[in-house]
Amino acid sequence: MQLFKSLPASHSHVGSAPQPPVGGLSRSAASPRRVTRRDAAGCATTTQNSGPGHAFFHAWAPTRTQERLPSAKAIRDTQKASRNSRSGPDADVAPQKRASRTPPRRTKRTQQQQQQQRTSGSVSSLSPPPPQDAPSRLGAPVHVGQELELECVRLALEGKGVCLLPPTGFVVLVERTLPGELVRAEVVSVKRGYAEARKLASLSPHRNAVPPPCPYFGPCGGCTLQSLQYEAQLQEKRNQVEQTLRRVGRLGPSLDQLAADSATCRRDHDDGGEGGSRAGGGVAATVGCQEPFAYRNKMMFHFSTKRWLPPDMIEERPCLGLLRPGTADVVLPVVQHGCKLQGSEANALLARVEELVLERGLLPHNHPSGKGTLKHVVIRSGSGALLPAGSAAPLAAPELLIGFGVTHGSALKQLKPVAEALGREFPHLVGVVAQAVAPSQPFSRGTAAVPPARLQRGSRDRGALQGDGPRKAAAGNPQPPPSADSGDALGGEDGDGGDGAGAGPVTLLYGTPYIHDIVGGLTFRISPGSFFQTNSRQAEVLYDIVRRAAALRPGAVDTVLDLYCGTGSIGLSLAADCRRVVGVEVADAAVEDARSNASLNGIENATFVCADVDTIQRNLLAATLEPQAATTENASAAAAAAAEAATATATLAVVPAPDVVIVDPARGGLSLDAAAFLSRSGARRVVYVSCNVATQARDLDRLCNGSGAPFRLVSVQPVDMFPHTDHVEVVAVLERRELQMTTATAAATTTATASATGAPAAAVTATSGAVGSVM
Ligand SMILES: C[S@@+](CC[C@H](N)C(=O)[O-])C[C@H]1O[C@@H](n2cnc3c(N)ncnc32)[C@H](O)[C@@H]1O
Repeated sequence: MQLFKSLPASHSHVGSAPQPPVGGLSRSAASPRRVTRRDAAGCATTTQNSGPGHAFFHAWAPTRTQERLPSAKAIRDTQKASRNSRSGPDADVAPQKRASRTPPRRTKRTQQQQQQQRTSGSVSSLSPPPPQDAPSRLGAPVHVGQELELECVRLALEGKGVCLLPPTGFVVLVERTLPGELVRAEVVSVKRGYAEARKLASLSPHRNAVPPPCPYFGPCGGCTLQSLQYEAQLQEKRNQVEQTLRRVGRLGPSLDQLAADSATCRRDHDDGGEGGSRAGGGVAATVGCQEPFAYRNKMMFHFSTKRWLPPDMIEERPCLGLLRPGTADVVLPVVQHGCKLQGSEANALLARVEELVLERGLLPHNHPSGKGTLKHVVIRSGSGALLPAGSAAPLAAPELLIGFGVTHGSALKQLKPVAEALGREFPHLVGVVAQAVAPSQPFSRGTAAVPPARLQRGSRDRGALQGDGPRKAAAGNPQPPPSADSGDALGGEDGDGGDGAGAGPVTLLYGTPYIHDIVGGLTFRISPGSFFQTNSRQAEVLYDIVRRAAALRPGAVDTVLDLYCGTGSIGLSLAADCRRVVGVEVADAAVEDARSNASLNGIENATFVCADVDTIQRNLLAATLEPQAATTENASAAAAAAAEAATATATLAVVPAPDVVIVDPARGGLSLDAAAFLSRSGARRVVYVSCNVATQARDLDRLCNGSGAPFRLVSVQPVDMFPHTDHVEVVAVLERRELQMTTATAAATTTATASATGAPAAAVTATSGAVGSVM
């Protein structure tokens, strides 16, 4: 392996940031044992650490003289914030006006801090106010570089701590800060209504703080909550969900009603039957994982020639690891200790992949030189297929699948012997595939040909090999490119379909191009291009909650629509309890898997349709309208549109009028069209599963609030699918307000009309509009 000269950050692209003072010896207040000496170039040279784990990485503790690299993640978060001006950097970040209404909590202070306060004359500003001539950006009460002493009052989505600056309650977001923690922080950016700061020291840690077991905690943006005791993580996630639904979804009155109902129910029964105990505010307590480590069945790692040695050194050396938060091509090498979120065999495989590819002279793709072909590798694992009783090997055996992303087809020939060698060494490795991806995609930000409207919906690309595979062209490319923080580096939990933009076909290098996993006693085949819940054990818990939430009528009489169905896992797990399941999914590979999964499990009442749910209402509606071409000025465009609508309509012809709809969209949530479909579908119940409570809150606001709103909120159940990260899954249940208009009357009328006109039943429901649309 070729070793290149280590360069200080100032010699790398990242090093364009302000450089730290020379020769600093700094002691982290967050962890007094962690000491880093710095040489004249600002590089970390020696490190001492008596704590567990890798000494170098534990040296990563922000100090005044360290961490001068720009927080690109902060910049990205801020960009996100400006895309969603309603909700700030995430839905939970209130603008100053709103925050100032919340009185800051009083903080216990040490004598020293009180002395500091008396001498500085300010409660929370440790550095002097900006000079008279400094531009006061956006009228904010803070300026970049200012040091503040702050108390975190809650977590924002994406895991940053929300601190309210006295006396106005101006919002300052501080990364890696937990509620109740008192920190010293330096302002790194000032935006309209809030600022972002980086933590310099923890003055009084969270009372439930625990030593993070992972040596990469901190630099790796993946497990922002790992330093918080697990039970406290669950509590924080519940609080986040509640706050977001109240602030963004304007669902305070509904949640208050749920809390009151729940209190009444608790007096009579245990739980009320609508999803777990409520922790006082209408949102149920988060359902946690039994095993909060080694739970991921899929992770993406990136190849790069820029190896990041935190805090601020970049080494020019090929390696495999997790993208540095906020960057597109700087990698944190994690091969040595592996990732605690995936299993030990997957970690061993990861290490061997790095060794083998580099031994054989395959190099990471380098942008912009264009040299090298390796972009990323995705490791998927599953528990195997349940074989029929009586077969030679009735027990399922674990399965592993590797997917390489390469920038040039020439790499495939070189990867084949690597794949075969891996197959020989790892008996559970069932397949190795590769796919050509465009050099600038999906890693470089903002380069994808993405329609702006779709970008604003907030979904994120994961790339086909990450399991969010090729989509129908009609769906467009809905994702901005990824980042390296939490979900991005870990990949796929957001459930975006991905589009494989710029991606070629999947090439099989070894074995079979899919794996099997078992959830709830059903076997699922999963192709590289298909989404599958990344925590299989907890998926079983999630699907059980969905089953109870669907409240299907006894006798298997209901028709269930499973929108955004992926490999059909939710619909198939409900199939035994209903008359019919129809799943709709945009990724071809996932639809093929879903059909195969139905037959693998002997399920005959499930159908799967490859279609774009985001335009479902429009296309169903088109089924009942006269062709518009003759009356339209641009006849050819109209004809093309009519042809497209006809195709979509034909595809959707099997979509029935549902009794219950399950929606499990990607992070962007529901399109207006999909929400309109729900409103008009006649379904008596909607179970909305979401991995992004901010967009879910927006959609629930549309569906439940206002005079014509068709649904009322029945329950909200957070489920922790991603322990230690700031992600949370939420199952919200909606019930149609005018229940008398559902199955008994509306569906009967719809079916009768449909059979009379020959139109799809749902289209008739759509046009008959049993309940007025709120759009
Ligand atoms: C969060 S996953 C849910 C998958 C499935 N319900 C499960 O539990 O495994 C979201 C799914 O929606 C699909 N998807 C994304 N956009 C879509 C669209 N516009 N129309 C239909 N499906 C879409 C993705 O391909 C992905 O399979």
